[in-house]
Amino acid sequence: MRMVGLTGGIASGKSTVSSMFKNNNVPVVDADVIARDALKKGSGGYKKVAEAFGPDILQDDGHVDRLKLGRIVFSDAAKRQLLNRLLAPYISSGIFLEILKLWIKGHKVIVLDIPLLFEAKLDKWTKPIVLVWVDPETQLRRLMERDNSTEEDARNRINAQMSLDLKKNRADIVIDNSGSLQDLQERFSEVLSRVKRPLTWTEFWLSRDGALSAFLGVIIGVLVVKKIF
Ligand SMILES: CC(C)(COP(=O)(O)OP(=O)(O)OC[C@H]1O[C@@H](n2cnc3c(N)ncnc32)[C@H](O)[C@@H]1O)[C@@H](O)C(=O)NCCC(=O)NCCS
Ligand SMILES: Nc1ncnc2c1ncn2[C@@H]1O[C@H](COP(=O)(O)OP(=O)(O)OP(=O)(O)O)[C@@H](O)[C@H]1O
Repeated sequence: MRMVGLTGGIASGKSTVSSMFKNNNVPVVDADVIARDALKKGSGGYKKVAEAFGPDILQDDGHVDRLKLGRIVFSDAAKRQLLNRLLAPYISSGIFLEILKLWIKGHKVIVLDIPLLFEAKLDKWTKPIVLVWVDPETQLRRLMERDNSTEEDARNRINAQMSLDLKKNRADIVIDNSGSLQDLQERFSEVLSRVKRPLTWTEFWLSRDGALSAFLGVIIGVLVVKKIF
């Protein structure tokens, strides 16, 4: 199985690109969705976070006030690291479970949409790594427009992540999303054909069909050897 890493910065366009993959029948594991589940009221992650950050980050109905928690962690590196540490086991096991489900279904190529792919050192599990890059001014403008946020909040969120230029040096494929949606669609078509290239032998053996072939091969081999000797 080929596990394509999809990453970028906040509001660089990962979700837009991930929708394009889904529209082309390539399944996507979305780490943001898994992280949201990990903070749902009553979950293991919720209990840990509520205990560590106190009742101030909860709404009256007991759910986490994501805006409030966001303001705290995106302006304080130590608190952000604490939140990351508390949620990391739930996020990684959630990602692993989603990969397993897709493996069982026999998918050959899947995309892992993980904003913090490099920061969380998950890049070693994905190849190729696709980075959605955008110029800093466009990133800030799109983030403020999408989230209706102040410049200060938006800058805090951007600065909480590794810079997009550093990530660029570590990616295999860079999509420059500073232009129009039409430009993005055109660049995406090239990337899709690259991502859908035939599997390498290693990727094949890691797929469900490859593993089954290897297993059957061993059984047949043992039977043949038994018959000969
Ligand atoms: C702080 C929280 C509650 C804010 O929630 P909010 O709904 O405002 O934002 P949302 O979850 O949609 O995230 C938006 C984007 O913020 C960025 N982001 C999220 N968490 C982090 C983080 N810990 N460090 C840096 N950037 C982050 C990502 O680019 C993400 O796509 C939430 O982001 C969270 O629980 N973060 C910790 C979990 C995590 O690491 N998520 C990223 C998955 S790899
Ligand atoms: N090429 C583009 N032209 C204009 N707007 C765009 C383009 N690409 C993305 N956008 C818009 O920019 C915003 C951010 O894009 P998107 O939500 O895909 O980013 P993201 O990287 O998934 O963000 P996050 O890290 O917060 O999950 C959205 O409002 C989206 O509609």
